[in-house]
Amino acid sequence: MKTFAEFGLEPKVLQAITELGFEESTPIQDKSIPIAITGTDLIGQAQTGTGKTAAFGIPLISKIPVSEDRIVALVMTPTRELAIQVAEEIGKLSRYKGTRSLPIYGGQDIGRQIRALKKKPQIIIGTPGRLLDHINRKTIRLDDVQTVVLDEADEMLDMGFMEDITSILSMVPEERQTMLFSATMPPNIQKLAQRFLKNPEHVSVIPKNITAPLIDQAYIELHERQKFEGLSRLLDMESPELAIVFGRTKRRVDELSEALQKRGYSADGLHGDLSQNQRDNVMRKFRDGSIDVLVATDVAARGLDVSGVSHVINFDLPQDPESYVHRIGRTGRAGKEGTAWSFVTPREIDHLHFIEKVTRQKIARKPLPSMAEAIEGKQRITAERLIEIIQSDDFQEYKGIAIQLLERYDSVHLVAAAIKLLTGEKKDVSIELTPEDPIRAKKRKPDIRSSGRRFSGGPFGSGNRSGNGGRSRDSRDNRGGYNRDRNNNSGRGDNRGRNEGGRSGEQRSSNNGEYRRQRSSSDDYVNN
Ligand SMILES: Nc1ncnc2c1ncn2[C@@H]1O[C@H](COP(=O)(O)OP(=O)(O)OP(=O)(O)O)[C@@H](O)[C@H]1O
Ligand SMILES: [Mg+2]
Repeated sequence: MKTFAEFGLEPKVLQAITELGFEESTPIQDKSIPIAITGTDLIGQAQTGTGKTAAFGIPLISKIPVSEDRIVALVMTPTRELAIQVAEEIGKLSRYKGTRSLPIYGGQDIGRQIRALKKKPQIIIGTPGRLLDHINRKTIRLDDVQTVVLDEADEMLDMGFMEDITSILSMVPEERQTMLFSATMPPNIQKLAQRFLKNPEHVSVIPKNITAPLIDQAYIELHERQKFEGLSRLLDMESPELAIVFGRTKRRVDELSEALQKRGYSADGLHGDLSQNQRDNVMRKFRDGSIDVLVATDVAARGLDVSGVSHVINFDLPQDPESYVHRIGRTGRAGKEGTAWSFVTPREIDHLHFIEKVTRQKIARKPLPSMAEAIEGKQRITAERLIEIIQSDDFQEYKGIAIQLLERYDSVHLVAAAIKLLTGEKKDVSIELTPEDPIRAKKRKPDIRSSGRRFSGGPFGSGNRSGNGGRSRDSRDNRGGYNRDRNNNSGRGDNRGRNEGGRSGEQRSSNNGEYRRQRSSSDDYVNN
């Protein structure tokens, strides 16, 4: 681990890094930054939440002169949320240097994007579909691009962006630096790298376990119909700072977030059938803590970085081990600890074992929290809140009434009554969720081709995707619906018509390839 000063970065960049609170570089940054600054092509692989964004962001910012008035760097991300997130991090890193960056993604008013492009951003961070749209309209020119970053490359390929990436790269000068970052390195990523990178340096920080070490993992075996009660007990027992609850389908997410709200939790749902505006709102509420439970389909699993996520709960098991890794990787980020729980129905136990096998770790079995544990958890949290107030010393104006009450009642009785009041009785509303089918264990043949590739191929090199006929319909469709921001003249056969309710209507207004003009709450912006 190094301090950032050791990379020889300019003072303005260093100052921004310090203000972000980064003291030492993470291993992937340690290895990538010196190489990336020299302009060499790079393949970077490291676990979730280990700072890959800054690993390419810092060198990008360092290399671009402030006086530059052309688009010289292009970052491609699979989803809109990621484009925004990466743009924000790059924006913060370039706060003092004044490097100008702009996120470009579907679902946002193209006219506004065009206006923002006139402010001459140097770095564009975009999703492939919308980028192509701008390229075709000639509102973005890539003739001067010197550096391309493919972030979350595994996810981009999974979503079928290969064709788009290829056409975008064909418009970027051959003489360029290309960097590819991914948490996993399955064979299709290696192919992509072979095709578009020139003598790349491989930088990988592959730990013994694929999942981040600071995540405590457990599962609870229960029946489908016990899941909701199990979830509310778990939330009460653990009282997460922020929790992400993953559901298998959009319907599940809708029903579950509504049910949680009815029971008095501050929860909201995120999936691909919501409008861009709704999605931005939910994410904002979650980031600022006005909701503390985010219920989501797999769309929220990739790359999203929300600090303070203490718990991930798989209400439904994910279809494949890789989604498991990405989902639980939403906690235990940036050196913090996190807890991941998975609900497993009896018929899914084999599937859980399969996840354990591929991720090479055991997931501990724990019992369903009892009612008593749930109540105790709530009481504990209430007591902690009381103690915090005592320590903050910010209650002077309540002292008068306290003294009056103490003259009339026993102190233990008083405190007990106060705790009862604060803990809040659970609202007794009956909840019906539509059952989901269990996930079946896949009978995947041991992958002979990749058995020797375990390490070079990365944690998922051994057969995770090969021979895998497909993810669960829902997870794929959700992600497709959520993320794609393509125009419609090159739709992908495999997703067509499979999305519940069709391809998510939010992305295109009709059949003319136009995007629905939607105002997004997260403005286009040029960071400067
Ligand atoms: N050197 C550092 N010291 C402390 N925090 C850091 C450092 N580098 C990055 N971070 C913070 O760590 C968090 C995770 O970083 P980032 O989102 O880049 O991870 P990632 O490796 O891209 O994860 P994923 O695979 O999930 O996309 C961010 O909040 C980031 O600001
Ligand atoms: Mg990332």
